[in-house]
Amino acid sequence: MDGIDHLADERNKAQFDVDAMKIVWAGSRHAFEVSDRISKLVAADPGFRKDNRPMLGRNELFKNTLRKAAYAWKRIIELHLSEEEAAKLRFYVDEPAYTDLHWGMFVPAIKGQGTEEQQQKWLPLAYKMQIIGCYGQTELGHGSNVQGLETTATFDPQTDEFVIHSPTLTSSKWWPGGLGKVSTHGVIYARLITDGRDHGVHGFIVQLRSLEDHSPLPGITVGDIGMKFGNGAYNTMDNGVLRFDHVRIPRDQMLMRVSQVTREGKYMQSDVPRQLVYGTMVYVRQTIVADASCALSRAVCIATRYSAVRRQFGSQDGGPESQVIDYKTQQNRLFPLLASAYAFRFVGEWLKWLYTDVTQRLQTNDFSTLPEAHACTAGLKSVTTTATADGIEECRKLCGGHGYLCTSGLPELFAVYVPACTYEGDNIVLLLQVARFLMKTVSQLGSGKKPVGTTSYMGQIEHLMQCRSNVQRAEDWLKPSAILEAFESRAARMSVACAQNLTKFTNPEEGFAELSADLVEAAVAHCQLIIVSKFIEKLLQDIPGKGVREQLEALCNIYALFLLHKHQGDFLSTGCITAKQASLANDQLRSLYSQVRPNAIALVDAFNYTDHFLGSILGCYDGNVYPKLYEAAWKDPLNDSVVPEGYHEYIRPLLKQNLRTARL
Ligand SMILES: CCCCC/C=C\C/C=C\C/C=C\C/C=C\C/C=C\C=C\C(=O)SCCNC(=O)CCNC(=O)[C@H](O)C(C)(C)COP(=O)(O)OP(=O)(O)OC[C@H]1O[C@@H](n2cnc3c(N)ncnc32)[C@H](O)[C@@H]1OP(=O)(O)O
Ligand SMILES: Cc1cc2nc3c(=O)[nH]c(=O)nc-3n(C[C@H](O)[C@H](O)[C@H](O)COP(=O)(O)OP(=O)(O)OC[C@H]3O[C@@H](n4cnc5c(N)ncnc54)[C@H](O)[C@@H]3O)c2cc1C
Repeated sequence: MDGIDHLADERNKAQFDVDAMKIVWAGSRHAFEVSDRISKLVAADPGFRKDNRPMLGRNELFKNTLRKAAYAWKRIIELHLSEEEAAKLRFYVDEPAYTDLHWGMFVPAIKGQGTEEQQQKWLPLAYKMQIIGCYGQTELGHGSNVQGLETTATFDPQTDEFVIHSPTLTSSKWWPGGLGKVSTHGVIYARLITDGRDHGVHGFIVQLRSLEDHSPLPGITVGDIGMKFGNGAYNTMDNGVLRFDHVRIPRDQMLMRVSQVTREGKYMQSDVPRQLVYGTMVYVRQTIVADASCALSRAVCIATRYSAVRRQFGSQDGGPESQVIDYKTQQNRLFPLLASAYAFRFVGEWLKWLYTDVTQRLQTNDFSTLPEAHACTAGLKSVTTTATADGIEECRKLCGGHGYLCTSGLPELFAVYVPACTYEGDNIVLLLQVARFLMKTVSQLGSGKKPVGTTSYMGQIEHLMQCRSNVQRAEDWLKPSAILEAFESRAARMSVACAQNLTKFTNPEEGFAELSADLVEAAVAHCQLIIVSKFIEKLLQDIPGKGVREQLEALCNIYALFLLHKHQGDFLSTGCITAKQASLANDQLRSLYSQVRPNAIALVDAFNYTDHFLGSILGCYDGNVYPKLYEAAWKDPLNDSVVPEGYHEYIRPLLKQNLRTARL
C-alpha cells in the first residue's frame, strides 16, 4: 500500500537463514520450489479471488466454487501440471469443493479397494474427470459405528446384479462431500447380502446422476443437507443426502480386492484382512495430520505478525507503546502454537513415510504393520486436529477485537477447520481405538513378544515404571534424553495403570467402557510422545543453514516443555517428575520464549505463505495493518449507501415516535 515493510526491523533481528528454513518446512528443495511457484501463480490470478466469500449467499457461493473448480481444472490442463503440482494448485486455491472428495477419497478408495481390473476401468475416467466421485459412507443414523450402517447391497443371482437399497430413514446417506449437487458416482458403503446372509459392510461403485443431463438416475433421491457452521466457510461444499430405492448395479461394481462375490453368488474372502475396507480412512487421516500443520501455521503466521504490529500500554516519555508480542503472556500463548505447527509438520512427514511403508508391505501381503498404522493415523489425526482447532481460536483471541473481523481471516479458517475434529472419525472414538491398541500391547508384554515401532519404548517397561527424572537445573530440561524419559514413563505408566484397572472387571468390554475417560488420556499421552520423539529424531538429521538447527531445537524444547507444563498433573501423579522439576521446566520454557522472540517473524515467514493464501489483513507480509483495515471497512456492502436501506421503514418512524413521547 505504502510500499514500506513495517515488519522490516523484526525481519532484521532474525538469527538464522530464513531461506534454508523454508526448505526444511517444505520438506525438500523440490517441494519448496513447486509450492512457491504454484502459490504465486494462484495469488496472481484474479480467477482465484476469495476475499468476497463471507458476503455471498449460499447459491452464489456455491456457483462461484463450481466456477473456480472448473477454472482450476482448465489451468491444470493448459499448464500441463503434474499430479503434485495440480494438488498444490487445489490447495492454494483454498476453497473446499467437491474436488477434495473426488481426488482425496473417491480415487484412493478405488485404488486401495479395487482389483487391477476395476482400477483399469474406473481410474482413467476419474483422472480425466469424465466421472466425478464422492465417498458415501456415513448415514443419518450412523457415522462412527461403521458396522452399524444400514444400507443394503443384496446380490441377485438371476441378473448378476446388486440391489442397493435404503431400508429406513436412518439409512439415508448423510454428509458425503460433493454428493449433494455434483457427484456423478460414489463409492457407497453398504451391507453385502448374499443368499440371505449378511457379510458386513463393503464398498460399491454406484452411478448416481446421468452423464447426459445430471439428473438423478431412477431410484435415487439426492440433495444437499443444508447450511453449515460459519458464513461462507465450508458452505462451498455440497455435503449431501442420498436414498436408494432398489437401485441395480452390475456385480463387478463391488470393490473386490478384499472379498469377492462370484457369478454364482458365493462370498469369498482373500487373505487380505477385512479392515482394508477402512483403508481409505487411514490414508485420509494421514493427510489430515499434514493439513493440521498447514492450518495451524497459517493462524500462527497471522497472530505473530499482528502481535508485532499491535502496540498497547508501556509508552515511556511519549515514545511508542509496547508491541504486544513482548508480553510474556502473549508469548506463552503464541510460541507453543508456533512450536506445535513445526512439530505437526515433522510428525506429518514421518506419518507419510509410515503410510507409504505399510502400503508397500500390503502389496506383498505383509499385513504386520497395519495395526500400528491404524493406531498412529487415528491417534495423531485426533491429537493434531484438536490442538489445531483450539489453536486457531486462540490465535483469534491473540489478535484482540480485530481477530473477530472476517478480514482477519481467522473466523473463516476456524469454521472451515473445526469439523476436522469430527470428520474422518470423531476424535474421541479414534483415541479409544489407540487405547485398545495400547491395552493389547501392555497385555502382551509378559509374553516375550517385543513391542515394536512407536510402542518399542514399552520394551523397557521395568525401567519406565520406576525411573525418576534426574533433572536438577532448568537447563537439564534441554537434554532430549531427559524429555524422552519423562514422556515415555508418563505414557507407559498411564497405560499400565489402565491395564491394571481393567483387570478388576470380569467383563473386559464393561471395564473398557467404564474406564474410557482414563483410556483416552493414556492414548493422548502416547500420541504426544510420538510427536515429541519425531521432532527429536528430525533434529538428528543433517539440517543445513545458519542457525536453523538452533531455532528448531528451541521450538522442539518449547513444544515438549509446554506439554509437560500443561499436563503436569499426569507427570506428577504418575511420579515421573517432582514438583520442583515441573517448576524448573517452566523456568526453562520462559527462557526459551526469550530465545525465540527475535526470530518469531522470520519463523513464520519460513512458511512462505502468500498474502492471497493467508487471506488476512492482520497477517499481511508488510504489516501495514491499519490503513488496510480502514480501507476494507468501506468496501463492506453496508457502506454502499450512507443512509442504510430500511431507514425510512424502521429507523425514522422510531425516532419520530420517540420525539412525540418526549414532548408528552
Ligand atoms: C476457506 C478456507 C480454507 C482453509 C482450509 C484450511 C485447512 C483445511 C485443512 C484440512 C482439510 C483436509 C482434509 C479434508 C478432508 C476431508 C474432509 C471431508 C471428508 C470427510 C470424510 C469422512 O468423514 S468419511 C467417513 C469417516 N468415518 C469414520 O472415520 C468412521 C469412524 N469409525 C471407524 O473408523 C470404525 O467404525 C471404528 C474403527 C471406530 C470401529 O470399527 P469396528 O469395525 O467396529 O472396529 P473394532 O473396534 O471392532 O475393531 C476391529 C478391528 O479392526 C481394527 N481397525 C479398525 N479400524 C481400522 C482401520 N482403519 N485400519 C486397520 N484396522 C482397523 C481395530 O483395531 C480392531 O483390531 P483388533 O481386532 O486387532 O483389535
Ligand atoms: C464437514 C464434514 C464432512 C464430512 N464428509 C463426509 C464424507 O465425505 N463422507 C462420509 O461418509 N462422511 C462424512 N462426514 C461424516 C463424518 O465422518 C462423521 O460425522 C464422523 O465420522 C462422526 O460420526 P457421527 O457423526 O456419527 O458422530 P457420533 O458417533 O454420533 O458422535 C456423537 C458423540 O458421541 C460420541 N461417541 C460416539 N461413539 C462413542 C463411543 N463408542 N464411545 C464414546 N463416545 C462415543 C462422540 O465422541 C461424539 O461426542 C463428514 C462430516 C463432516 C462434519
